[in-house]
Amino acid sequence: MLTLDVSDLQMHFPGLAAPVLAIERFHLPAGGQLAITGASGSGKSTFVNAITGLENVTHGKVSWNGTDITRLSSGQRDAFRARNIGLVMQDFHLFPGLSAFDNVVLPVRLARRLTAGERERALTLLAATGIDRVSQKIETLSRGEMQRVAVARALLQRPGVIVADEPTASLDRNAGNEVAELLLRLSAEQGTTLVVVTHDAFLAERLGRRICLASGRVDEDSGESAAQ
Ligand SMILES: Nc1ncnc2c1ncn2[C@@H]1O[C@H](COP(=O)(O)OP(=O)(O)OP(=O)(O)O)[C@@H](O)[C@H]1O
Repeated sequence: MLTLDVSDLQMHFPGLAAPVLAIERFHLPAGGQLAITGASGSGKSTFVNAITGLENVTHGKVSWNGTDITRLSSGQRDAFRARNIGLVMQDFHLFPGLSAFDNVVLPVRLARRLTAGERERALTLLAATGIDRVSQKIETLSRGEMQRVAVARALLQRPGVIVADEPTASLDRNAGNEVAELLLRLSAEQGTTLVVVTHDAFLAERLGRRICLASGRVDEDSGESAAQ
């Protein structure tokens, strides 16, 4: 599990006078569960892209367990993310033509040979997410099942943090609730820090702490966290 420390973070984009994100100080303890809410355009995705290193940070520090990822080269940042951060995105980012199982293990297989332990863990995670037909082609699964496969994939390498950007937004209420439950249960079981951008009140209320962004600033912070 990883601790997040952000200080003096600013994100500027060309052509915009004001920073899209300006966060002076933010701390999330290891194992904390955070919901990020806020109106459209308030900076939620920009915040997620900054803390995962998907976007280059123009100013300030983003540290995970003391490693300031803004000081890493883009290759080092990609390696850090692959090792430590499990990502779950709104539109799944799964590969058609591959089975559910092959999608879960793909990130490992792209880097090296899959170990027997990882094969076993992939099957265990798919079972935990309720996917029985692991050889079924991903495009023939329901949307809820696809997102559950994405959750299994995010957890395969025991990341210290899971970052999910609107993981339930493109699902109907039942499928969304199942994915929300799964993210909460599996990250709690494994002590994984969890950061979720969501408009889904059901999901936000279940997380230990909620922040609301407005114009790139933390406007409200419930300040509570299960791990604090
Ligand atoms: N690459 C970019 N270049 C210029 N402006 C950008 C860029 N990326 C984001 N922005 C601007 O930054 C602001 C915050 O965008 P962001 O996507 O973080 O908002 P959000 O809260 O995630 O919105 P939504 O809920 O609609 O997804 C918006 O005004 C957006 O237009």
